[in-house]
Amino acid sequence: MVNEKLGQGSNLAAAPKSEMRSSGQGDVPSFGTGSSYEDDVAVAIRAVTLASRLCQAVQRKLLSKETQAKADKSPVTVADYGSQALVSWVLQRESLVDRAALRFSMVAEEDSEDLRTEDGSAMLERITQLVNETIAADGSFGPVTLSKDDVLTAIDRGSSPGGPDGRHWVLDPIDGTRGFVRGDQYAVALGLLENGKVVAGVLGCPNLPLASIGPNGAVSSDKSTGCLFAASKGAGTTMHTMDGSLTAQKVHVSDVCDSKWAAFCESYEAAHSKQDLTANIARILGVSAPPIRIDSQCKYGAMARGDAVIYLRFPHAGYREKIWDHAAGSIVITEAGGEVFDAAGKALDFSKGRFLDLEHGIVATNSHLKDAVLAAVQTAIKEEQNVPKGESSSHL
Ligand SMILES: Nc1ncnc2c1ncn2[C@@H]1O[C@H](COP(=O)(O)O)[C@@H](O)[C@H]1OP(=O)(O)O
Ligand SMILES: [Mg+2]
Ligand SMILES: [Mg+2]
Ligand SMILES: [Mg+2]
Repeated sequence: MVNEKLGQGSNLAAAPKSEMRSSGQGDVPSFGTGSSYEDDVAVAIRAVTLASRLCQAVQRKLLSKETQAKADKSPVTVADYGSQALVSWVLQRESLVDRAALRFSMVAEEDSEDLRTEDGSAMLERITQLVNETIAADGSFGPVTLSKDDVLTAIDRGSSPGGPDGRHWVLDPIDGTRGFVRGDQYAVALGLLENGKVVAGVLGCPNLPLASIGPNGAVSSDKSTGCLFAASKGAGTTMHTMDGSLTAQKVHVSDVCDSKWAAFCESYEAAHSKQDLTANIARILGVSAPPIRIDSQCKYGAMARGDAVIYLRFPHAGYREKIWDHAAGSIVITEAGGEVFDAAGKALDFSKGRFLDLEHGIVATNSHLKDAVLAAVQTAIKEEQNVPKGESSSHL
């Protein structure tokens, strides 16, 4: 029954029960994969689960005054800061490896600068209250109360520059802020880098349906939501229910070999990706299904269980990709048997600091389709470059 429910329309295979325990409220989750990152994944699941609960509480009663404009005009909510504070606090407290070596390092999206101003003080008050309410509701951390200073310090622990050496946690406290504000998909995305490579990742997707959202899953009557994906090097990718109610399952990317049957996914926000270009790539590949448009790294999670077969992300010129937007998602895909690469076919390089250094765009698919998708991407880019300014490449 349990497996039937989680498996509906998805590429899920039951993992041996002895290998996994779910992350129920108050539990210390055990991943039990035997991988060398087992403890890191367990701490990351604990941190992401707690932060996701805070986000869920805020999204339920999202008030317009809880949104403020940042310099880049993207909406930032108390949940972004609260989520970052909680993840940072849990990691710092529980990550015994980093604590023992006194080398805790985190590369995270937000910083506390705006909260330290007079205008930010009411928001800081609200964040501190939310953080403390979330810790208290969990019940497993004992009687702890964070001060406003503790919250600011926790947020600012994410200011590491990252780089090619050592261990760095990589956090997007809410990925897909626009989806979050709209009441749609968002993710709490936490990766772990070791010497420039992603070795573990956890994606909390509180609004993602447990049933497939792919073309074949759209008719599912199961409306339950809340998934958490966990992956670590050599140990595969697992999907858990956010509330820990069902046994976790191993997931695998789709094994579709013919691109004409391959559904693709892309950003919900048209401004985030060149949808003319992605439509042309799909046309070249003979894909007939309309794109699945969802916000955030939930796309990577959905793909890891086979909802979509190709992910195309081609931001407009001048946009620089950050490592926290792909670290957790990319290992969730690669450990599920997929591939993530840029328009030159190169694997993503997380060793260059806070930004990804890549050749125009990010693509994910299964290993059967990699060559065909890469060829289509390169053809579509060439066509785009030959289109006179002002005309759309999809008209070719
Ligand atoms: N102009 C932009 N182009 C591409 N991606 C963007 C842009 N602005 C923000 N993003 C980031 O892209 C991701 C959303 O991707 P998607 O469009 O696939 O949902 C988020 O990480 C979002 O940041 P944030 O974490 O602040 O939401
Ligand atoms: Mg942002
Ligand atoms: Mg993001
Ligand atoms: Mg974010």
